Amino acid sequence: MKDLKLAGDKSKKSVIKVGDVCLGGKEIVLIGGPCAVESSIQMQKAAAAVRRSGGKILRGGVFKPRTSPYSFQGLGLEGVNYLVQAAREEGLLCVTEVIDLRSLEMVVDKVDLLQIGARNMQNFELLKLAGKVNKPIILKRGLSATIEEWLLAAEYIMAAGNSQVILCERGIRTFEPSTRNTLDLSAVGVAKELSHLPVIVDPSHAAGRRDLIASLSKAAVASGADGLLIEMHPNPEEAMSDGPQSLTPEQFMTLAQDLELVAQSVGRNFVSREMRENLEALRFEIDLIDYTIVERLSKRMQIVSKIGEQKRLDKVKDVGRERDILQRLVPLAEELQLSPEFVKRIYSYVFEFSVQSQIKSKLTGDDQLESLCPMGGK
Ligand SMILES: C=C(O[C@@H]1C=C(C(=O)O)C=C[C@H]1O)C(=O)O
Repeated sequence: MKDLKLAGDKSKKSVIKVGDVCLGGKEIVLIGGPCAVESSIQMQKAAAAVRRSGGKILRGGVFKPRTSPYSFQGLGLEGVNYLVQAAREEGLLCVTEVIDLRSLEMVVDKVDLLQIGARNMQNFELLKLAGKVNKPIILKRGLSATIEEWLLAAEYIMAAGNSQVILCERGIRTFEPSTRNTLDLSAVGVAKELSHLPVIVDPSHAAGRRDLIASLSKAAVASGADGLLIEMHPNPEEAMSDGPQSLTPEQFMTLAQDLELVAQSVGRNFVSREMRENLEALRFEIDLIDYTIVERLSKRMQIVSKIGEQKRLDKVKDVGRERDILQRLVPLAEELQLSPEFVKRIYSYVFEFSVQSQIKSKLTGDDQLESLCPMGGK
């Protein structure tokens, strides 16, 4: 795409640093909070749940571009103050949506990131204004925007001077009525292929229903998203907007714990803080490591068996090769502060088992194996 001069620069990968949070790095960044800021106490409760879940950024809308003119339009400046205060008290960053010059000017020096919503993705004057500020911009994909149009919207912001753009997939309009929008997870990979910008996912606006948020969030992380923007309300039943798609704080925290596991399984980091401290969390980590150990051992045994096919029965055991392997692994163990004795013992068993299995596959029937191999090999 020739017009993606800045957003499509393949020579880089943008990691956007805000405070001590990096978007686009190894860590999955969790952003949570209500659709609309309603009160100080509501924001305090939301911020506490975000922090306890390992989230880094508190969200909350104060200028709401609502579908109906009669819906709640947001608290404006009063709401920004609730948002900022709650975030600061919990050590979080905060983000809010801007809709025009006036709203941008009102919040730009107060919040840490700005959001441009789906309905304004092609509000080119607003994009140019966002290009003039020194704050990261979360740019949501428009309801019916192609990925190219979305990236060109990012290009507008960048061409105007602000390179700190974070793309946010939030579902697109399709013929399917069972969800509010259709979450386009392939957009994560495509946007990452075409640009160097971080890509996050908002499953809440995509689904429009609370029951799908957890699975979509996990899928988003698995598909390569750099972060999640999730709606959470201390009391969704009484939310002034988007209640049906908002998680409760408890649901949000449970999801965060699951995300830790998904993130690790795709080579990313996410630390749900409460989890880190308890026994269950540590056991989760061990479970993951064990899974990898067994998976790699299985792969190793497949190779051992291929090697076995190339050998004569009386030449299966190769003491020299076993010694070479240990000569590499013992210093590695020392370097990693792992007992060399532990490694030697494990490998003596690995070698023994490998040799046995090679012999076993060369023979027909276990009786012959028993006579050649004292350990049995069953
Ligand atoms: C796989 C082989 O066969 C045996 C098993 C080994 C292993 O498990 O690494 C090493 C040497 C042999 O005793 C081999 O020769 O490489």
